[in-house]
Amino acid sequence: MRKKIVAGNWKMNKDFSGAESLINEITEYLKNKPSNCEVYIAPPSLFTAMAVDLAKDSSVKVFTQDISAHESGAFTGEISADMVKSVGAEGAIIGHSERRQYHGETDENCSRKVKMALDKGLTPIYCNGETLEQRKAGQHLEVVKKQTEEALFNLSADEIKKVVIAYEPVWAIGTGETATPEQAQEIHSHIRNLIAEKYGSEVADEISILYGGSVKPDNAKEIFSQPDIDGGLIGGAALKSEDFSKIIEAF
Ligand SMILES: O=C[C@H](O)COP(=O)(O)O
Repeated sequence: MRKKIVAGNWKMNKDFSGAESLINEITEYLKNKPSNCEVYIAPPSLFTAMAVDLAKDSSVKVFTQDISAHESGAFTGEISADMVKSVGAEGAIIGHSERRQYHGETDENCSRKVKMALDKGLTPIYCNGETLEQRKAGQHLEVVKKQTEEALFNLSADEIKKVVIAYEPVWAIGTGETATPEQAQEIHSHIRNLIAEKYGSEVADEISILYGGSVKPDNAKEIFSQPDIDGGLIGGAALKSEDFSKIIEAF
């Protein structure tokens, strides 16, 4: 049975005390109202250790927003999978479209990062999704196929089962424009079919595929009710505990 997940990607938001307050609010909420899904948060990496510490008595799992493809060494500004693991975090988001757009992340690089995460015992949340131009040109299925195959299909069946995939159409991120539940479901089922063709349906059925792109308290339930949508990767609405908790309650 695959996991239901609500994950918050804080992106480059919050200072130390803002991060502290938000984590405390989320853990307090979950103490009073246990969730029907897994709850992950990905604060800026500077706050990872603090987040792990504050969340230690709760069900919240802490992720980073990226890791290096390299093990260690002269890579200024990077954080390694070992570092992430050593502070007690659960995993890392990999290949978010903002990292593809602004930091030159490629499928090939993502593939190395996903493998690195798995080798170090971290859970990768691998993001894919098409741009508006690609959707308008009818290329969305092909784009997501390539992103999925190139970053993940070098993995063994046992490895890919440990990956969480997040489909995030770039045109829906932070724009207030959400993919319709049907549009999202089409891609989620496409991704699951691709995995089933390569690894078999038993493996494909075990992989959680999240939707990301303007998920809000008022649309989460409908999106999450689609058969191949196993939760959400939430940006803006993860920055307010009231909104984030309402999204958690959508399960
Ligand atoms: O990682 C999260 C996604 O980029 C979605 O962001 P958003 O909920 O602000 O649209």
